[in-house]
Amino acid sequence: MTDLLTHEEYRAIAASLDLPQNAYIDGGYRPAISGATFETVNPATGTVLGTVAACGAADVGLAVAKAREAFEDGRWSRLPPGARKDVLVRLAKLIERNARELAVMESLDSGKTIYDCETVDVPETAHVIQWHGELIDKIYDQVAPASNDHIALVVREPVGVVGLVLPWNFPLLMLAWKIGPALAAGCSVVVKPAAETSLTALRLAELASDAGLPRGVLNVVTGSGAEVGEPLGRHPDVDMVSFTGSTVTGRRFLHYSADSNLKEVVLELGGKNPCIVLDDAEDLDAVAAHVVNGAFWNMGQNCSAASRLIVQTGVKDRLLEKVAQHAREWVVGDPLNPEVRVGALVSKAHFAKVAAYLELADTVLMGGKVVAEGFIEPTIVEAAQGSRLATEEIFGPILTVVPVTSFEQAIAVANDTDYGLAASIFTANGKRALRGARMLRAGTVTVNSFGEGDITTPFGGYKQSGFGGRDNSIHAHDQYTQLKTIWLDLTDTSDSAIA
Ligand SMILES: NC(=O)C1=CN([C@@H]2O[C@H](COP(=O)(O)OP(=O)(O)OC[C@H]3O[C@@H](n4cnc5c(N)ncnc54)[C@H](O)[C@@H]3O)[C@@H](O)[C@H]2O)C=CC1
Ligand code: BAL
Repeated sequence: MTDLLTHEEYRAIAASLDLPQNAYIDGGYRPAISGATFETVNPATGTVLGTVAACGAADVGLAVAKAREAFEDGRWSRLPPGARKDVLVRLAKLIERNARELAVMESLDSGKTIYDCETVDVPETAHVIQWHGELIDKIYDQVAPASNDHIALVVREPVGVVGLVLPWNFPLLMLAWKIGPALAAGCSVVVKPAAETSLTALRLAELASDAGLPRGVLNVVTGSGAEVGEPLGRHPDVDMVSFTGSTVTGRRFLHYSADSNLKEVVLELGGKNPCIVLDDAEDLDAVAAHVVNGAFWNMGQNCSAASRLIVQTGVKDRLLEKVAQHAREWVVGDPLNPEVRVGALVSKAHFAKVAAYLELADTVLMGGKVVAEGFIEPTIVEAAQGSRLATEEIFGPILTVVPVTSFEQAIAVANDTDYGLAASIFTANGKRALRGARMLRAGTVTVNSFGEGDITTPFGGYKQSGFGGRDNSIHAHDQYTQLKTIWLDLTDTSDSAIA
């Protein structure tokens, strides 16, 4: 594990960082064509960290044109897979070498804890890019079972120019989830980071050039959803968009596609993920640790957060006592303090949205208070199924408890949502665990643990949590490639063959 520094040492690094300011297009930093900028704020202190290029449709157009040029001349798309692998593996090494700088930058820009940035976000970013790089020279095309007179090849080709629209909750890691397979496949990409958290994507693009990625292959266009996200979604020369964020905005990309060039769209959206604990669950202390991690990790700003605890009444009181015990250990405070587990919510606006949910709670079992502007303590509330607290994605450190009396009721309550991203079930009964896992309508179900799987397992949602594909695993490559059939007719029509 990474050796963490002291709070003071992290503050010193933060003060000395050189923060990127400009978009990254065609292998170099450049200001917005209009010259406009916006301020990026440290949500933990409210202070302005710096300014960033406020790009618009013209910048999107330029980035797409450069990405297209790179794609068509084959400087990346037609390199042998092994050559693409070498560059991606070098990029992963450069991320590791610059891990501390990236971790501090990520923490400052997003309010995420330095602990998480150092131990999860940055190392996982490197790992994901390396994994996809190493995968790409090990995937074979297929030969279809055609007749002896024909050879039918089924080959995968990169989809082309890809738009990647990112959220602010895991700025680097979601970038890696998307550029890892997209670049490995040979696509050229235009990344649109969330306006709240642009800095690390820019720095990573620079590292990619240092690793040998040809210019134009990875472009980062900074700015708002309306000024950058929409033009990218509507661009007629973008072949595909992969988006992670809210269901409301994800839905817009389907309209953009329908109104423009029918580009493919993959959406990884929100969740109101159930965590079921049955009366026979063993080792309640371990269960409680999973519940707390699932609900409060990254301040609950996680699409797969276990935000609904559906607990059988026989175990409810004992479990909640242990959950509260564990939650109290999660120190709230300055994200740059390595002891802190609960940092700042990403922005003033998001903080206000989450704080408003506290007002809806009639039964607060733990916490329930704003600690300071931007900071909310881990909170546990009880609410009836169907209430706003039990159905809406809060995206903050608020765990909603819904008591149930049976396994069947637990599954019914868990599935009573428009979302279907992740779910977990805790029980010592193996048959029930498997039956529950089959019955839960979610893209990932964990048994006796909370998690998202890992890089080897597909991640994405059922119902309104996802559309069109999966991130992670070899299946992520399906998003960024398309199948081509090459049919070779070898019928011998020479005179001797006919005779
Ligand atoms: N599934 C997930 O991982 C995430 C879910 N959310 C949910 O969404 C809620 C709202 O957060 P937002 O930051 O507003 O999410 P959002 O879905 O609006 O933002 C995600 C990305 O889409 C872009 N975008 C926004 N409006 C756009 C538009 N009209 N056209 C094209 N692109 C656009 C944003 O700039 C950002 O890059 C959160 O409270 C949370 O519930 C937010 C972030 C991540
Ligand atoms: N937890 C990774 C995906 C997301 O929250 O957006």
